[in-house]
Amino acid sequence: MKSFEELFAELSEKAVSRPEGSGTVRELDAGVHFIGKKVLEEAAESWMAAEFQSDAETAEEISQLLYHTQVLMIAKGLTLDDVYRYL
Ligand SMILES: N=c1c2ncn([C@@H]3O[C@H](COP(=O)(O)OP(=O)(O)OP(=O)(O)O)[C@@H](O)[C@H]3O)c2ncn1[C@@H]1O[C@H](COP(=O)(O)O)[C@@H](O)[C@H]1O
Repeated sequence: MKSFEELFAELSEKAVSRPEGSGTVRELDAGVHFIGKKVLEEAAESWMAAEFQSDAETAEEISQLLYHTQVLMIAKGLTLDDVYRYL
């Protein structure tokens, strides 16, 4: 299990070291338009899971939404603080 901050640190490191087989690196290379569609897809799946599926399935979809949101942040060069300042 990892926290939001720990995942962001892991993904940021992978964006720099670019390890073989990383889905994050693949997604970053695909670009903001591709990542944006993943965010939208996972947001819709989170919504549908919340309405029609179990709590566990909803939590899993939300975790994927958070993951793709972090990839979008990294693609744009945004830090956690850039976002936290608006919370
Ligand atoms: N938390 C995630 C995570 N959540 C979702 N995904 C990816 O997001 C995609 C969508 O997942 P789904 O199961 O919903 O796929 P789907 O909607 O059924 O079908 P597709 O969207 O794949 O076509 C998958 O390709 C997953 O690989 C994630 N990929 C990685 N992580 C974390 O990111 C870390 C780094 O990953 P790598 O860069 O791959 O090493 C890992 O340690 C994980 O902790």
